[in-house]
Amino acid sequence: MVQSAVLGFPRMGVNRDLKKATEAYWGGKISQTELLAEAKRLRLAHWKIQKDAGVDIIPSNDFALYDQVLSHIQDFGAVPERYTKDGLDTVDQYFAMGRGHQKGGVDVPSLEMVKWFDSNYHYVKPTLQDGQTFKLTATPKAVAEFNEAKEAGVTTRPVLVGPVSFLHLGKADRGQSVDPIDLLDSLLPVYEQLLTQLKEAGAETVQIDEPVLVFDLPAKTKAAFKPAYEKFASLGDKIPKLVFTTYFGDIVHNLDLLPKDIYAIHIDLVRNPEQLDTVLGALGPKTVLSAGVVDGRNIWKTNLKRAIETVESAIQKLGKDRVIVATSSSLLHTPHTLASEKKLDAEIADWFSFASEKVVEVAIIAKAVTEGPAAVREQLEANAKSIQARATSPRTNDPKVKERQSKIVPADYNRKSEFPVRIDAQQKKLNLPLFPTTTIGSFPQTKEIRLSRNKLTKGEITAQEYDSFIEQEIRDNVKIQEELGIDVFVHGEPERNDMVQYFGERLDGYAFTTHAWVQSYGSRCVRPPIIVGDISRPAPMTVKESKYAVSVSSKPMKGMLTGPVTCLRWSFPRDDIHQSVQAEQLALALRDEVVDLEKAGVDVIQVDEPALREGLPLRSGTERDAYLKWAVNAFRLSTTGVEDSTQIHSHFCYSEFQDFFHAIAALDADVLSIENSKSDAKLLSVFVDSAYPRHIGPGVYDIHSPRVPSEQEIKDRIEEMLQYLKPEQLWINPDCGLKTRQWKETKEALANMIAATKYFRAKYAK
Ligand SMILES: CN1c2c(nc(N)[nH]c2=O)NC[C@@H]1CNc1ccc(C(=O)N[C@@H](CCC(=O)N[C@@H](CCC(=O)N[C@@H](CCC(=O)O)C(=O)O)C(=O)O)C(=O)O)cc1
Ligand SMILES: N[C@@H](CCS)C(=O)O
Ligand SMILES: [Zn+2]
Repeated sequence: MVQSAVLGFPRMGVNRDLKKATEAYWGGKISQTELLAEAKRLRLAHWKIQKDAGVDIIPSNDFALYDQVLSHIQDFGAVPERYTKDGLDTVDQYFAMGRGHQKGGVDVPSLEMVKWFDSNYHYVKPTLQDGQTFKLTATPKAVAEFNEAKEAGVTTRPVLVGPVSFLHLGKADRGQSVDPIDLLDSLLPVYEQLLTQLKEAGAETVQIDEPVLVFDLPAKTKAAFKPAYEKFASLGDKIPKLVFTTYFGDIVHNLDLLPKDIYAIHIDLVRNPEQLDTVLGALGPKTVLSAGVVDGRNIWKTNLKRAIETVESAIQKLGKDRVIVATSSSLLHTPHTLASEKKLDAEIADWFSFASEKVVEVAIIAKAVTEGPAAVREQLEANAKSIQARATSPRTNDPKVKERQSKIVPADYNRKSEFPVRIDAQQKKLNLPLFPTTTIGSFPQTKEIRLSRNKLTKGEITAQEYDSFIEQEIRDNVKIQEELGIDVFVHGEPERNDMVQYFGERLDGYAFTTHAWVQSYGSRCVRPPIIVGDISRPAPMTVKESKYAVSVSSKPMKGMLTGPVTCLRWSFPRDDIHQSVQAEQLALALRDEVVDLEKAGVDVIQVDEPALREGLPLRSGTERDAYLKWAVNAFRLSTTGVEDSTQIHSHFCYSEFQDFFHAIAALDADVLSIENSKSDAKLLSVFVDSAYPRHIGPGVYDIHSPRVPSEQEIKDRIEEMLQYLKPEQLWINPDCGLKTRQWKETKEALANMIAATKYFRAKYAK
């Protein structure tokens, strides 16, 4: 019998229930007991969905109140001392690491959060000390959740992040020099204990995630697999059978690192179907293959016929008992259920499958290959019909868009002049002081703003009423910036529900949803719009608000757009045409918007590309070069239609920019703002080494946490930056937009930022 397996289920709940509960807990509106009860309710509900769908292998410990890696940090006793010293209880300590804590005399910033592989999900980085020791908590979450499911009548397969991935994805704490992978020997006993406890609790198998295997790994990390998995093999029946799980890439380049005596290997056959034969050839004589054929990263209905063919080819080689049908990765990256989408056009909705539908697909495929296609004939016929309908639908094709793409010429990728000429023209117009201050675009998205937008959607207020509300917000934002003394203003993006969804809703070729939320980090969710066809701009998207902001502002006003690559990556992209084609279509639409903003008197335009880095193929090599070429071209195509005197900014919010620095430089943006406050300032040396000529604003404070940075902290940060950057290139700004913050802390933080800037202005004026 071929079993079906799910690698992880989204945890937010059908109505973002977990988000609401955690935020209510943080706001003091519900107790910890109530929060934990809600979390349990969600876990039980999600196991039931999978059980009812007929899934054989259902995951546990895929749940987390904030982030699954953070849960491991806590359970392994790898909590830095700054979070333990104040005696916070376990739950508050956990949240303190995730989002910082500034209450009751405790003041501690969060741990660093970075992108999970090439997804839009963020994980908390294990942050390790020299001489780090590990100690398994008395009540490991994996064991507790296994028992909880068992009590509910579901025997699950617990999910653990494997030891090599846990360490490889970690880093040394600030001021520490440990190479995390050197800690393997200290960490393995914790895994041994945990796996033993899981076995004692009744777990037959454990999904042990080692996704770092898809990277090009340093020799030391590679060398860690053997001792780790030999150790586990030596434990024999004392621990559950292990499913060594990889996803988001192929593992062909690391086949020699696969554990020899492992029970099963999981591979992602959606992302890299071509790896199947090679991996089959490399499996041990008894090893089971878990074939990831249902996409955990996108929302398209699975082509069941094709998936069945793939699984059949594995069965031919291994036999039915050595193949598992699975999702390609955790379904964390997909929305909860299509059933909530009441407003989607029926033709298009028939093309989609969200998490609750994907678990059914996995079960159908397993049944088809176990019992034969006749057992699921009806489902296969319906599936074939909708796959065919999408493939032939005129709604995916716009000849006018294709014609415009065919007319792009090389000059369309270049500004009129080089940077030195441009910056002179810009400075004449903008007249900015040394160390210009700005913010990244969004100001707090208050409850009032969200409610007002909600009323507009429900028809409880008119579009005109909504527009006047937004204008009032913009006027308030301008006033606040005037009072603070900021140099380049923003309108604050109050009209935007999200920096990608907002554009998706205004572009042809997109479908958008009402409930299809996906966790981005912690309690924060996004509703990625879906690219269903060729993209074009039927009308200006941001000009009205920016033009209004210019009209009420005493200082230069930055127009704010989301770049083509970020629009693409944070949407659910099409899987029927190459992403470069979709990016180019987005770029042409944005180019028109940039030119329209310029015509409307907006002299500074920021085109955000925070997703440029996460789109980088996970392995170096030709694929990366090809990606960077089309991604950089898309940005340039969207920004180069303006005059020299219009200043183009771009923004990146993550810190690991060194490995694609040349691409950032190739964007030819006049000013870059980059998230940097939680990283070592010496990373900025890449700007020095390459004699980067243009302007840069490395973030001076973290925006993910409500914590207010002191003036002194910001001064220290600027001082560090000035060791690497020339005063005349340095801009002062936060790490990223302020939409998730409250006004009180925003004003205090920005006031400290301005005070720190004034200090340096005075210092350098001498
Ligand atoms: C910069 N980041 C972004 C990423 N991806 C994006 N697509 N967008 C991003 O901005 N990836 C990397 C980072 C991740 N960071 C964030 C930061 C903040 C959020 C966030 O705040 N998400 C919001 C949802 C935003 C949204 O769509 N809001 C809508 C709907 C608001 C809503 O919930 N309305 C209520 C009714 C009103 C109420 O009671 O409050 C409802 O519908 O029930 C809007 O403003 O209209 C979040 O709340 O999680 C995400 C990623
Ligand atoms: N302009 C956006 C960028 C976020 S990455 C904002 O400020 O929220
Ligand atoms: Zn950002």
